[in-house]
Amino acid sequence: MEEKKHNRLLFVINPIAGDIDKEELEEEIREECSSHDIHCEIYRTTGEDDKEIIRQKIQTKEFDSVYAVGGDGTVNLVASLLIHTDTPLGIIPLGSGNGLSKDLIIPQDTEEALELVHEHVVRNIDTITLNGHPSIHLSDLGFNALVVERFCAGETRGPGSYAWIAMQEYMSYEPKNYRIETDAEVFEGTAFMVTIANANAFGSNANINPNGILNDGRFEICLIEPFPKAAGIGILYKLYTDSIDTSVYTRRLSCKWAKIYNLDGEVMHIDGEPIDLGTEVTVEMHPKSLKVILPPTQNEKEL
Ligand SMILES: Nc1ncnc2c1ncn2[C@@H]1O[C@H](COP(=O)(O)OP(=O)(O)OP(=O)(O)O)[C@@H](O)[C@H]1O
Repeated sequence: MEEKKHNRLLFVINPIAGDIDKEELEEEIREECSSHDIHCEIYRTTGEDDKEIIRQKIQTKEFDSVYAVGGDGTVNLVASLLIHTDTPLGIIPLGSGNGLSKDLIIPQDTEEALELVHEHVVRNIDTITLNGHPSIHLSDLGFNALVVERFCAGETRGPGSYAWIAMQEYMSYEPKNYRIETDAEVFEGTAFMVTIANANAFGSNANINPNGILNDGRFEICLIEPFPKAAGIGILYKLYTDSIDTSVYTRRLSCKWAKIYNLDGEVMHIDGEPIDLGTEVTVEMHPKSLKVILPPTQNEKEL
């Protein structure tokens, strides 16, 4: 059990994440904190210069913990400022998918997640960087990255629009060419998608890396290799039943370091945010580099 009480909290709220109105929650946070003598500051993201503004807040005021209120993009934004510091990251999941919070078994109910302010444990998890950009959850190149790109460019958020875009793109998507060098092996060939996994499942609950452990000092590169379109349903079933590693169309490279040659210049994303990293992507592991706030029941469990 974490003994130190957190009395000075920063909440970074993304007002558009998950297409959910957060004004009531803001009120709740203020009331909850003031009734327990906790100083809290709320910063609402604007989508512009947020990182610099939050960085300055973190540097000038000594917060005991910083809560990301939104989806995986908001979590990534806040986490990237807390890596290699003593300040833990809290998550109030309010995005479209909330993948990392689900992998960490953080309550998906907002009020329950807010209870972590009072009672929690702090654990260290690994993070990885892609050409220096932190990834805490899942990043990928290929089909899913294309869907993420279209989703982010669209007007509507939420899981429904993600599924709709995926269905539209699926039939015409052609696998792309990659060369992947890791500390243990080399892969060269085509893939439907290449996921660089620090964690396990996408926010949609599709589990691309069922055996991944968030604090083992390793990450996985999960490949879905080319498959006949008719096999798509079977792959989807395996993704949603934690059994994707049993598919003949998948391959998993477990590593501490990797270089990915994105030979066709395919699109990619980091934790759900599209990014262009060029044709060579170096992936590095930073073991136990981020402190996270978890429910007290998570004290003994394997992450
Ligand atoms: N006020 C704002 N207006 C418009 N965009 C914003 C604003 N604040 C943050 N953003 C953008 O929101 C994105 C991050 O959203 P986030 O990932 O947290 O939610 P989500 O996409 O709904 O959920 P998930 O990632 O779980 O699917 C970033 O691209 C960021 O630039």
